[in-house]
Amino acid sequence: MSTENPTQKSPNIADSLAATSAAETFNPNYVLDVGNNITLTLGADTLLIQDPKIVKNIRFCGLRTTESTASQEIPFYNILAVDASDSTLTIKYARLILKDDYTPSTLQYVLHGDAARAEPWIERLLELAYGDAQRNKRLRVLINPYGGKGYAKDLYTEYAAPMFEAAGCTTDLETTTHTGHATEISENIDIDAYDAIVCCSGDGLPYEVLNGLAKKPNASEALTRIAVVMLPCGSGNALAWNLFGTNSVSSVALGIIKGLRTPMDLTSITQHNARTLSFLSQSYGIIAESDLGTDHLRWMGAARFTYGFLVRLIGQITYPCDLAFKVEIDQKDKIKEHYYAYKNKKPELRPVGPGDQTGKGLPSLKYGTIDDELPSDWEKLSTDTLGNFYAGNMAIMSADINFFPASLPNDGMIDLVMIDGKAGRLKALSMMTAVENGAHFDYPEVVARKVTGYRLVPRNRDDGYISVDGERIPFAPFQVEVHQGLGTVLSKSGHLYEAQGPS
Ligand SMILES: Nc1ncnc2c1ncn2[C@@H]1O[C@H](COP(=O)(O)OP(=O)(O)OP(=O)(O)O)[C@@H](O)[C@H]1O
Repeated sequence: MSTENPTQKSPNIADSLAATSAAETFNPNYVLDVGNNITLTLGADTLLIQDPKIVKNIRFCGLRTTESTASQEIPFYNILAVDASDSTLTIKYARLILKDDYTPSTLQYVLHGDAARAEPWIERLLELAYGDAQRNKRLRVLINPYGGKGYAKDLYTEYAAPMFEAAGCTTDLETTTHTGHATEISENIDIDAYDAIVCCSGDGLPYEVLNGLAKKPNASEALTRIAVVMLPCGSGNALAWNLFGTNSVSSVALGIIKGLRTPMDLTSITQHNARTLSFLSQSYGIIAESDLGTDHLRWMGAARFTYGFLVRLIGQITYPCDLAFKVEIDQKDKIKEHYYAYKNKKPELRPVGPGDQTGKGLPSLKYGTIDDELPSDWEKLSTDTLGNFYAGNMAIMSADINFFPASLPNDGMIDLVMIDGKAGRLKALSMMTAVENGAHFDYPEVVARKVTGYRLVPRNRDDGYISVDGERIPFAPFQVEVHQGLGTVLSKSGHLYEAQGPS
């Protein structure tokens, strides 16, 4: 008996059954007979429910009724929880309701006879559903009530909380009350008590959380043990786009439930006497100005960035500065080779626990700070015509902006892109449209490098904008150093960002 009336008859069910080998078809670990001619089979990638019961499907606004069997296929990725108690088998899964939106659903069957016979089948299904992902994650959920359009709490309650509950995740919820609150919470968090911190916000809260963990005396251990993730409730939501390839809250919630513990590079920024961690980007020039310098145009919505960009582009504004880099790769074909060699390697997931980081603080700075002498092997460059300096630790900067297609989560390098401010307006506009799929990378005007450290010293200006992870930092020289795999995130692939790689 099923308490639900599944209407999604899959046309591929026969194919999927055929993909299950004959040996498996008769193996009770693969096929569970739940009576009433209903069988549950573990297929190649899906749970196949064969149920001959006829159900009516109403389509086309109630104008047409069709009939089909209640058979359906559920991808293993969508299975949230399975258990048997009191002779009832319960399967909870994420049901696709729209293009990329899910809702938790439950199927129940009576187990006739010996219910214990279902146990190996259940364990096998859970193994297939979770693979290397940690089950029943313990989540510390932080909600920024002012993130994005201010609906973070509603988005969490409606689209994420029911999924976490269905998957048996525990949640400990807190709403941030002021700027810096997420830093305080993370600095004081008990790292044994949680597996991940979930920021219901834009990219501002993850930045605070990472910097809060970095303040702990055992910062490296904390950043290794606790994964930092986001439920997309802001406007850019780069962390969600890169790790799960979507901006849908329920889809990201499913991604977190099934997320693989992935080591991710973080960078230290030193400026004056301060050291902070950055996970996303640093920018100077047109991108920083178009974002941070257009705050007074917030009424325009997303168009303010484009407007700010065009105004500066037409003015051909340039940003003089002195730069120095610890270059690792500076040719585009070599960068692509590096990307594909990494892509083809076996993913190295981060195990649960502290690994060899027990008690360790932040790594020391091997290149020193902005106040130290430049290391002698750094490449130096002084420019009066820079238009855009952009450093990316992740590929996607916001929806449809795959700015760093060759960025990799754990290669110990940050991707730099520089574009001359005199490259020409038409060229710059055409690059802007190519950025969606990362095709701008191949423009000769785009200078790309992978580096492990760099220094930027603005010149000939008293004030301006420097952006770190979308937040403004003082207009002053700064130095950046990459720490390979210092942070931990949950990701869909466990290996790559969800972006199209370089062509
Ligand atoms: N209760 C609060 N009151 C005021 N500011 C807050 C509060 N809670 C968090 N903040 C601050 O809000 C800032 C922005 O947060 P967040 O990134 O979540 O939203 P956003 O700016 O709307 O998103 P996006 O960066 O995508 O535009 C963070 O720097 C954080 O310090």
